[in-house]
Amino acid sequence: MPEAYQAFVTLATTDPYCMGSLVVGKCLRRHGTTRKLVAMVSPNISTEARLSLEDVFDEVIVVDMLDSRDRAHLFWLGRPDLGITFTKLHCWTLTQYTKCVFLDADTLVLCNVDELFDREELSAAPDPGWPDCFNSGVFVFRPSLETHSRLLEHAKMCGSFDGGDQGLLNTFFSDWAIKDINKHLPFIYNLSANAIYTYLPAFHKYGHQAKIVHFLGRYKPWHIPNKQQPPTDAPQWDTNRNLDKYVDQWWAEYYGHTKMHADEPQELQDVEHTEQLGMSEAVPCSIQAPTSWHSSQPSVTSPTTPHPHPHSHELVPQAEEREEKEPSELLTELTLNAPSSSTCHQLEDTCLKPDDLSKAEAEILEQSQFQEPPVEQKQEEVISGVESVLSEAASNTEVSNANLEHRKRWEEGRIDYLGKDAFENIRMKLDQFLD
Ligand SMILES: O=c1ccn([C@@H]2O[C@H](COP(=O)(O)OP(=O)(O)O[C@H]3O[C@H](CO)[C@@H](O)[C@H](O)[C@H]3O)[C@@H](O)[C@H]2O)c(=O)[nH]1
Ligand SMILES: [Mn+2]
Repeated sequence: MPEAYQAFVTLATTDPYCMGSLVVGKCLRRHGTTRKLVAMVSPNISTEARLSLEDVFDEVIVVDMLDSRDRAHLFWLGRPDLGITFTKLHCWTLTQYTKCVFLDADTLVLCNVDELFDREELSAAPDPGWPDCFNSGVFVFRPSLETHSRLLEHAKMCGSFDGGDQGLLNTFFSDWAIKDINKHLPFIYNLSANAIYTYLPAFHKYGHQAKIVHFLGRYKPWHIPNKQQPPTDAPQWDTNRNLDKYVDQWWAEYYGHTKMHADEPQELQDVEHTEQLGMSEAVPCSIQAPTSWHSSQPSVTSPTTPHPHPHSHELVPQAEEREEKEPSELLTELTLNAPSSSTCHQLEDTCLKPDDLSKAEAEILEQSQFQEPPVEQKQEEVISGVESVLSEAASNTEVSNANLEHRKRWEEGRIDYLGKDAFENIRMKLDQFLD
């Protein structure tokens, strides 16, 4: 099938996510993809954001926003914001292409990954949290209006077990886990950043083969404008040298200037990019595996809202004080060392409404708005959420201020591992509950 009919596709419904999409496009171009690049955007993104994407992508397509509004399931996921990811389903309408690879806006492509087009629908990598499910941050699919309608119908009838597209897609392509191993993409095509925490030895062994890194979770690279002097009142970013390398590379890509369109001869693009990056050779494919694990003190950062750069279409984070490092410096360092309307459709017929949430759940949701705990903390948070909800049901009283304060501290990462939050105490509470 001619390559002209194949495309990489990404999605952004907000300006910050546009920053991510921009990086996805820039990386793909820099690594010399021969496929088209498509960015799906919602009507609300700023003109500057759209223009910056148009510099890089072959097509910037405005799509309707689709929101599951399934707050109950999203609560369990710990990400009340992700109902909007149903918008992703519109990628099946891109029937001008015969085969596509979808990439979340929070992915970083480390080398040419055009070989993904050898795979069939629906190919994806395992989700690190539940490997019998695929992660929907990177997947191969075939656009089809019929599949699109069936997906929407499925969403309406069955909803999504996580409130986002991933739960929905996993129940739709339900034989993924067992039917065809060729549809299992190797994990290196969707290396979730949190896997660095959960299975570090494997990261040491195989991390250097990574082809696509996925910043899964609430904190994205664009939330980390200045790791060196983070504001003290912001949520925690658990620094990890391994992860930091990818974040630095993300910023280097973001600020890096790339010859944007594929119709230019490839050699020209390589030369220009190499010159701009101040490198004498093309950038190698992968980052070397880090040689040491370093568990550093957590630092704090604040999420930022981008605003347009006065002289270009590039979006620049609000905190201009981000450590100024030349893109060339960063990339060299890293590679050497390592159809539209503004309507928001809601598929709420079959979904739980906000009213279905108990007051305690609603409070927890409220408090967790901009806080992404580490994975293991998230699990405990869910347990604690259950605990709060159950205790409310039992006593029919308000969650106490002390509990709220405790929860707040927990969500901010100020966990009293040696005291109230010691594993023994959590186990005791669970035992009490289960008795
Ligand atoms: O406000 C938003 C939120 C998401 N997105 C897009 O949707 C993608 C998924 O959201 P993301 O924040 O990246 O989710 P993850 O942290 O990666 O969480 C997981 O869960 C999501 C919901 O099921 C899936 O979409 C993801 O692929 C899966 O990795 C993003 O990359 C964007 O492309 C937006 O455009 N605007
Ligand atoms: Mn993602």
